Amino acid sequence: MKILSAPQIRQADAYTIEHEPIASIDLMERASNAFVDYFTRLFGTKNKILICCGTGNNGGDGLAIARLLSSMNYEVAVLVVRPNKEAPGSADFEINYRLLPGIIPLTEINDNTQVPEKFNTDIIIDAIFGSGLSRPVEGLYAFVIRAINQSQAEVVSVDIASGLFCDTIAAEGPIVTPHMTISFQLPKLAFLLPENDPFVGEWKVVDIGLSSDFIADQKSKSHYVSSSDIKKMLRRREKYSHKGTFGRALLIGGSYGKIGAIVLSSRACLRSGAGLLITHVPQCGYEVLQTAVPECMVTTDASFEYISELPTIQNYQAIGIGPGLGVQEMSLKALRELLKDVKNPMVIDADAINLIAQNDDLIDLLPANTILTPHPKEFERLAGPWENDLERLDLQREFSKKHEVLIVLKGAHTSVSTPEGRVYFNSTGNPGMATAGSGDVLTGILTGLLSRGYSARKAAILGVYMHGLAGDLAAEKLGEESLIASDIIDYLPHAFTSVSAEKYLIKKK
Ligand SMILES: NC(=O)C1=CN([C@@H]2O[C@H](COP(=O)(O)OP(=O)(O)OC[C@H]3O[C@@H](n4cnc5c(N)ncnc54)[C@H](O)[C@@H]3O)[C@@H](O)[C@H]2O)[C@@H](O)CC1
Ligand SMILES: [K+]
Repeated sequence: MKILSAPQIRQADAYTIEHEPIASIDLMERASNAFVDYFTRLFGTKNKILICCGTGNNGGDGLAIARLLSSMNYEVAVLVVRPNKEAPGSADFEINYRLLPGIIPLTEINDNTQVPEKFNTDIIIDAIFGSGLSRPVEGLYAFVIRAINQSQAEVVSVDIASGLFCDTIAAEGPIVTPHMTISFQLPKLAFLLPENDPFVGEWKVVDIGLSSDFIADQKSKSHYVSSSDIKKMLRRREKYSHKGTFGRALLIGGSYGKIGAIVLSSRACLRSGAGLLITHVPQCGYEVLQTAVPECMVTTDASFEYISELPTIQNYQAIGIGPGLGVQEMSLKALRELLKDVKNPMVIDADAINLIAQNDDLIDLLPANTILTPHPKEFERLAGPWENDLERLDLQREFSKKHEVLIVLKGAHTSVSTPEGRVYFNSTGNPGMATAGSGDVLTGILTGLLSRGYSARKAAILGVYMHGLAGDLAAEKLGEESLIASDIIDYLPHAFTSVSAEKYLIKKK
């Protein structure tokens, strides 16, 4: 799914109106119906609803939503915020204003003194500003937004919280802090920037039938990975294959007290389709690995406690290094040797990233299309500090372009940046996955997928998605609180089968 900018969204609206063709008032009705359809699945008719409307098209949606909900026996009241009494609203706002049934209580606010401290109702639908916001909110609008935020009601924003810009971090001035945003057609970049979280809440995108041809033609540097994208990517395991065809993977890592990390990576790698896995560990890890992961072969380092040398690296389709590695001088030496020699697709994680951050010469040794999987602190060590999430995103894009690598920046909506400067935001995962070892599991998955012959870009997007989906399936059964990294591995098979089952069902039709 592409993420379009506010001007592109406006153009998509206009293109759809002209080419479908559909009257703009009918498109507004379609959008409002899509909102109501989802809203009514969540909230019953017992709730008292206040719909706060501006006088643009977002407010027009609000009025249409009021009419639709009222016809379904919801108790709704409408509040129109109009600082200038004489100023007309947008054409479609005015049409919906005239269509508002008399039974719906309607209040118009023109002055700060008319704004209560807070609104007393069960639910507030926020339809003051949408994608047309062009400057930070002030004056009367600011008073109303404060009153919305003061209220005890559940707040649901139409399209985007009023006061929040679609394409950037939160501006100065008050912004609605909704529990939920029901947004039209495509996710907005603002939803994916962690510091905007209070101004987004849970969010859901509903289809309003904007032109798919127009959207397909738009250039966008940011994408949101949906399950249908993943279905297209996932490959069937060929019938005439043996463990050699599926790729040989090599994992390097572990140190005294951190062998668990490489155990987790190894198990996840095998669960992600690698045909053959060799894991190279310091001697202290030998028995642990052989016992915990009987399916993998183990080679041991000359050192008992740390990785100090390279195993043979030829004949592997993928190499993953880093989990549990430590930052010893001897491990640095082994990493440098690896980077000098390596021709294979690679995943670099954890302490291997820290070593690269501490030793500038290593960055230039990274082969093109290497996947690095930092969490934000590791990325900061690698690329330097940032002021806000938007700057961080630019930094990530630039780093990928400059060094021709993929950065998998871990967090809610993990973002994958590519050497072309594109960013793919993940749509799976939950807070329960913020737990020790979760990253080691991801490294194993990515290495496994690379060894299966997926390109670095596909492996990164698919691997991050599957990791999150396995975590979601695990959390469904076990809850987020108790989730541990091993659970993610245990649910990986369910994640793969759930996607491929749907995929092949579709193919059969
Ligand atoms: N036909 C269409 O174009 C469709 C539009 N839709 C709705 O329309 C919304 C966009 O509507 P609009 O473009 O009319 O814009 P908004 O309704 O978001 O804002 C209305 C107007 O307020 C003014 N404004 C911006 N920032 C302000 C500020 N800080 N203080 C005071 N005034 C400010 C601008 O002139 C803006 O056009 C979408 O978010 C969506 O809800 C949907 O109905 C789908 C179809
Ligand atoms: K809104």
